[in-house]
Amino acid sequence: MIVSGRALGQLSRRVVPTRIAATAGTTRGLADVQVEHGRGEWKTYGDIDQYKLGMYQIKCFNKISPIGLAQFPTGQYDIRKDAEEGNNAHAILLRSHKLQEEDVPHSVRAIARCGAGTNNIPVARMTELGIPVFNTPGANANAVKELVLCGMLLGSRRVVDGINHMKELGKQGLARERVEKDKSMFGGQELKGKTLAVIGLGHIGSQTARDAYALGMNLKGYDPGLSVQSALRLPQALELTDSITAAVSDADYISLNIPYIKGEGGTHGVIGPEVISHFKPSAVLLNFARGELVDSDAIKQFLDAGDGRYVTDFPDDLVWDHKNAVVLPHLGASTEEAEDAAAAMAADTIRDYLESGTIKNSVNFPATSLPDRPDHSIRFTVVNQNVPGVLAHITDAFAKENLNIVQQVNQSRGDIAYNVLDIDTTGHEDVLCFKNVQERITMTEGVLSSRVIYGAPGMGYAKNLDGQYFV
Ligand SMILES: NC(=O)C1=CN([C@@H]2O[C@H](COP(=O)(O)OP(=O)(O)OC[C@H]3O[C@@H](n4cnc5c(N)ncnc54)[C@H](O)[C@@H]3O)[C@@H](O)[C@H]2O)C=CC1
Ligand SMILES: O=C(O)C(=O)COP(=O)(O)O
Repeated sequence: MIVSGRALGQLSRRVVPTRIAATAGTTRGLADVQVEHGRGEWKTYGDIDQYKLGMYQIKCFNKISPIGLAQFPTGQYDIRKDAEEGNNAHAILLRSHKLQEEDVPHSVRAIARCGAGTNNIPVARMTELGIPVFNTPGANANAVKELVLCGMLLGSRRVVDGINHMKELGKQGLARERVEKDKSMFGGQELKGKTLAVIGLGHIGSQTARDAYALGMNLKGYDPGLSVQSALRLPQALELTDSITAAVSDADYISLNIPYIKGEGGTHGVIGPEVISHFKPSAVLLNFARGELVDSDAIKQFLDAGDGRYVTDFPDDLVWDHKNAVVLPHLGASTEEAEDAAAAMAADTIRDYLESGTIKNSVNFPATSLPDRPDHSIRFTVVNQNVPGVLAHITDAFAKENLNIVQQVNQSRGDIAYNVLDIDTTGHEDVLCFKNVQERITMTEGVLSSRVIYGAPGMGYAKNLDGQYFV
């Protein structure tokens, strides 16, 4: 059923309680129990143009791989590919779109980045709003690594200049005549035996180091947060340093593979005048991470001064046409394989969160792997500020309704706490009404949102927005 915004608005003013009948088979152990849940004033969620009751709505920014989108079962998920639509979205999927707070309707429970970097998402604000942000670690790493290897060759062999020269000669009909004479303008060097410094040894950096070793390169690396998983991928011969400058000082190639983090203690301009002053004059800097990591003035001065090179996957207003720069249009993750893998992983992550409350690969919420919901129970989740006393209020609210908690998980990360409670339905033969208890819990100070993960997809979400109740 499709309900237009106007129709829904009319419904909502009457605050119609929705009775969700459990269907045997899909709702294990609850075949004869009904869950009553108030839908409430949807008009407060902003411009409602279209909403398919009983379906999760996913709003996409950027073109998302159809293979990934196929992870969402049709009939349960309504995919809005046009960014102008999806005003009632339950989740957002995106790639590099620079997400604004206005792009995120109040109905959104989760955001997934089909990719690694989340600097295009206002993550801190989403945390304040109680919205988990997910990414897809490693899903596109092979694609980026392959382009970094290509970048090293572009930096060592003047391939781009050579191609452009051949085009010019071809236009003039001089290619055959001049090629052997002119090729001396485009001489280069080999990678074998040279030193590569990798800054950031995560999914991309560690794979780059491993493959560069196979090409016969010497390796240095810097990563104060090196994970065990990535460390296991590194060649034993890689020399770990304790600073960026120590890593770059005698390197022929420098690959930057770290996240861009704004603000104090972040990574804005980490490759600035001081670090660049330690570069060899002939060093090749490979930036397949983010443009903002490299100080444009400083890299331009470096390129002007010698025969060093800069190969980057990001626009740069100062060096885009520099003879010693190769600038690509953010192609690192643009392979079929990476696009499919990242979108599929993001879709799985969103489904896990929406359908069971599981949190995996979030950049702002605590990882929460959940046991199955026991038979004869309903799952209730609460997102709250990580302050003392909230959990006691939640359990107290259930006790007051004579509802028994059969299983409970409580996790926290920074300012956020996440509670999952499975509530016993035994003995509630007919209708179990969560409406009051959900309102009481959601309006507890410090609580941001709550969900009843049971019944029709998309239903059962309530939000405490500055002391106002939205369901
Ligand atoms: N060009 C493209 O299309 C793509 C670019 N990227 C960029 O590459 C970055 C890295 O991606 P992954 O390797 O998948 O991420 P990752 O999270 O697996 O690895 C990042 C590593 O950098 C380390 N790190 C963080 N700050 C550091 C610092 N200041 N100095 C040294 N090491 C530091 C971390 O400890 C971590 O091990 C992403 O954040 C994104 O910005 C990622 C995918 C595609
Ligand atoms: O995964 C990342 O961080 C990327 O930069 C890839 O961006 P894209 O998905 O190609 O817009």
